[in-house]
Amino acid sequence: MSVSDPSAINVRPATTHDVVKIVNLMEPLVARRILLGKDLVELYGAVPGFMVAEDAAGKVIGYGALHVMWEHLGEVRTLGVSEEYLGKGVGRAVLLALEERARGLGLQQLFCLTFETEFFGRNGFEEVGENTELVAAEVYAELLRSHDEGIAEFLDLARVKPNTLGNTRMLKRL
Ligand SMILES: CC(=O)SCCNC(=O)CCNC(=O)[C@H](O)C(C)(C)COP(=O)(O)OP(=O)(O)OC[C@H]1O[C@@H](n2cnc3c(N)ncnc32)[C@H](O)[C@@H]1OP(=O)(O)O
Repeated sequence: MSVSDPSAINVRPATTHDVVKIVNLMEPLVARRILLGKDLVELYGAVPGFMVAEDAAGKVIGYGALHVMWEHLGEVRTLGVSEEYLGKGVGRAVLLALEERARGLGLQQLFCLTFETEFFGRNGFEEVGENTELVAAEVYAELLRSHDEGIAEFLDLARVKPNTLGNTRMLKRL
């Protein structure tokens, strides 16, 4: 299918009923360690930040989540597209929807940690170097208090290094 006709796909906020569909789509990517596996309880908790793309028949074919980290800072997490729809603009459509939501929430910067540097690069994200200070020292100290694995990855803490090996840290100014 081509989505050169944008009306063919619909991007909408996720509901709890999408979680199992998202898990099924994530499964092969988690097995290949492209996406980080998440417990169901974590995914249900993240539903308010998830957007999904569905095809003309209402089948979920793409998904992605926004996580707010600080006043102006958020992260794109768990972005994926069903294999048969890759390269048809679905990922970009979900990302644009997440960015719109991020702006609406007052965010000015979006972080992501990814192997897909070309995709994110084409969508305005820039690589950030290993030792780049992404937040002020006092914000860093507050973020350190979080139990969230994604925040630990953002802070590049040693305990999560095995999860993030080979991934690139990227940032977009909204
Ligand atoms: C922060 C994180 O979540 S990191 C994890 C990222 N996810 C993964 O690594 C999981 C595996 N990868 C994927 O699921 C996908 O490859 C994604 C999510 C990265 C990208 O999704 P896709 O739907 O394939 O991307 P999308 O089609 O929007 O863009 C790729 C290219 O498709 C092409 N394309 C083809 N048809 C179209 C169309 N009709 N409209 C727009 N682009 C199109 C474009 O050339 C586009 O390249 P461009 O940006 O130079 O224009």
